[in-house]
Parts: sequence; C-alpha cells; structure tokens
Amino acid sequence: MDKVAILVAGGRGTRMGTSISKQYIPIGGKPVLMHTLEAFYHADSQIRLILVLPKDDFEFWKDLCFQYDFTLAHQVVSGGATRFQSVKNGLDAISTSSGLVAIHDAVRPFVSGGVIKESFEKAEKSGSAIAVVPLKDSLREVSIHDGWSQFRERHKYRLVQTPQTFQLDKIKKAFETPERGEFTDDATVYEFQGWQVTLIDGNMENIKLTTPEDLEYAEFLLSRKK
Ligand SMILES: Nc1ccn([C@@H]2O[C@H](COP(=O)(O)OP(=O)(O)OP(=O)(O)O)[C@@H](O)[C@H]2O)c(=O)n1
Ligand SMILES: C[C@](O)(CO)[C@H](O)COP(=O)(O)O
Repeated sequence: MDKVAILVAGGRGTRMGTSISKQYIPIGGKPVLMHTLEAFYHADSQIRLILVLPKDDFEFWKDLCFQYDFTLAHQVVSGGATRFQSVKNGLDAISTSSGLVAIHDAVRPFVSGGVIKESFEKAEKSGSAIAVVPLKDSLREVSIHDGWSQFRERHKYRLVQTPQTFQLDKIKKAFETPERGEFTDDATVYEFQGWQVTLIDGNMENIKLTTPEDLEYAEFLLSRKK
C-alpha cells in the first residue's frame, strides 16, 4: 500500500510574532520543519514526503537545506491562501488515487512514530484515522455576550491534533467540495461527505507550535531527548 505524508507549512505564523515564519525557527539546533520531516521518515522510511510551503519561501528553504546539510528526500509544493487550499494543493500533487495519505501540520514536530504508524494502519482498515487527546482541565461553555457559562462533561470531548490520515480516493473526493468556514481541519472536510471519522489516541507532546511559550516547551522536550 502506497503511503504519502503531506506536511502543510504554507502559513505565516502570525501568532508566533517572530520575524521568520515559525516553521523555519531553529529548535534544538535545526529548523522545525526538519524535525517534522524526520519524524515521518523515522516512523517509516517508505512514506513519500510532500512539503507544502509558501511559494515565496522556496529559495529560502533550499538555502536552509543547504546550510543544515539536510538531504532527506521530499517534494515541495506551493501553499494556498488557507490551510484548506494548501492541503488541496498537496493532494493535487499526488497523481494516484490508491493508497493512504497522512495530512499533518508541519509545525507539530513532536508527533510520535507510534501515532504515525497507527494512523496508517487504522486508516487502511476504516478509511480515516484522526489523532485526538483528552482534556486535562475542566470544561465550560460560555456566552461571549452576557457572562453566562455552564459546566460541560469533559470526558465527552477530545482535542484534535494531526496527523489525520485517510484513504486517498476518499479524501481527494472530499476536497473537491468548495471550502467552508467550518473546515478547520481535514476531518471536517471528510465528514462533510456524510462519512464518520475514526479517532485514534494522539501523543500529548504533539503540540502545534503557535505562540512564543510553545518554543520554550519545544526546547525543553528536545533537551529531554539528549
Ligand atoms: N495558508 C495556510 C495556512 C496554514 N497552513 C499550515 O497549517 C498549519 C496549522 O496552521 P496554524 O498553526 O494556524 O499556522 P499559521 O497559519 O502559520 O499561524 P497563524 O494563524 O498564527 O498565522 C501550519 O503548519 C501552517 O503552516 C498552511 O499550510 N497554509
Ligand atoms: C488542524 C488543526 O491543527 C487541528 O487541531 C487545527 O484545526 C488548526 O487550527 P488553526 O486555526 O490553523 O490553528
């Protein structure tokens, strides 16, 4: 079974507030993207790697690869204006409709090899595999207008991560639909077709590097590995 990973890094990382986009920031001595590409390669060296980047950054990325002597084979594809468009561009770069594809935020470098492997195994059997984790804190629903809030049972909810892995024919078909506001990830695009997604356990360290304190946590995680 052919396996592909689309690592989306077509965003600008505005919430990180750094001068270079967060996907290129060095953590543990090398750019975030290199850690993420390596995580997939180490999980299974047969996975074909597609990296989605803003078109303007292609030369910069090439220079970084040269500077860090990064030789792991991967295909670079142009990003779009939204995450949905970037994923779609990645899918369009895959000519076959058979096999499996893991779609992953390239700014989640701490995805475990076990989660990557399980996502492919589960998606092969059931069509999809979405990594999720339980909530650690109590949960309340709030009204932003009048201060109303109410307790919610946290055991009924999960936080959604990536990878989100799918049978290629199904996710390609799902992404033919026009983009909608509720498409915050790939699972929402898939289930818009009326198909139910399958959840798998993610790993807690697999955070999305989003705001500056996440970089401190990233350095801490990498220091533990040494
Ligand atoms: N047009 C876009 C927007 C986002 N992404 C990717 O989707 C992932 C999750 O998005 P997010 O964390 O929101 O990244 P940014 O859009 O870069 O961040 P921000 O919202 O802070 O600008 C990231 O790997 C990001 O690069 C993408 O490929 N193409
Ligand atoms: C895909 C995602 O990372 C799953 O948690 C998330 O939905 C991306 O959201 P963002 O709005 O781009 O931060």
